[in-house]
Amino acid sequence: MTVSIQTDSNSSRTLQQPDSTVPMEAKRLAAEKAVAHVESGMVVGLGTGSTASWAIKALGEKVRAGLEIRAVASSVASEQLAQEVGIPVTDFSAFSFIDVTIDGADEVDAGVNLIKGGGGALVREKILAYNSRHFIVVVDETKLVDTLGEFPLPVEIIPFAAELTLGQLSSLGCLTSIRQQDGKDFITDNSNLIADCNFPTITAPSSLHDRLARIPGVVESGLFLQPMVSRLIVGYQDGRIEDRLIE
Ligand SMILES: O=C[C@H](O)[C@H](O)[C@H](O)COP(=O)(O)O
Repeated sequence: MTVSIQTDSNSSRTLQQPDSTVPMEAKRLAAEKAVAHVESGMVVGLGTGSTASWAIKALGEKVRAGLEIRAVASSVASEQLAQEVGIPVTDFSAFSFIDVTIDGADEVDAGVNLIKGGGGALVREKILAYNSRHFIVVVDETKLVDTLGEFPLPVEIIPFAAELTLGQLSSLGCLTSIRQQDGKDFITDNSNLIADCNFPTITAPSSLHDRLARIPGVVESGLFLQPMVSRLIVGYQDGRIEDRLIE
C-alpha cells in the first residue's frame, strides 16, 4: 500500500507503507527474537504494522503451544490479527500495567528516539509503550538513521479546525498534509486525522515534542523519545540480528 503525500509546495512524495519494498525477512527475524522475551503470565502489548504483525503471529504460535498470556492491542487491525491467531485479548480494566510491549518503528536514531505512526496507530501505540515495564522495538536495518526526519513525522490531530492546526504545525518549519487513503482522508481508530509533517531534519526531537504538545488540536505526535525503549532488536538483510538492551 502506498500513500501519496501532497505537501503545501505542491510537490509530492510517497511513504513506503508496510508490505511494499521493505525487507520482510529481516523484520520477521527481529520480531521472532522479540517474542522470545515473552513469558507465561505476562500482559503483552501488541504493536501495529508489518513488523508487529510478525510478532503477533509468532506469539500466536507460542500460545497455541501452551504459552499463557493476556494481550492488549494498539489498533483494531492488531486486535483482529491477535484473535485470528488465538491470542487472548483482554480489557484494559483487567490489569494495572503491561509487562512488555513489542512494536515496530519508522525511524530509530542514534539515541534510540523513534518516529512512529506510518500506519496511523501512534496514539494507542504510545499509550501502550508508556504503560509498559518493557518496550521492545523491532525494526529492520533500513529504519536506522543518524538523525530523525527523513520519514515525515505523523501527528494525530482532531478534525475540528484541522486547517488551523495544520497552519500551526507548518509554522514549526515543516511541510504538512493530511494523510490520504483511497482518495479520502485517512481516519484513525480514534476517529481523528493524521497530519504528516515533513521537516528538513529533526535535530532537537525533545524540543519539537514540547512545541507540538502545546498546539491545541494535536492529540499526539509520532515522536517516541528516550527513556521509552528498553530493548532494540534490529534484523539485517544478511540474517544477523542485533538484540540490544537500552540502559
Ligand atoms: O502506526 C504504525 C506504527 O507506528 C508502525 O509500528 C510503524 O509504522 C512501522 O511499521 P512497519 O513495521 O510496517 O514498518
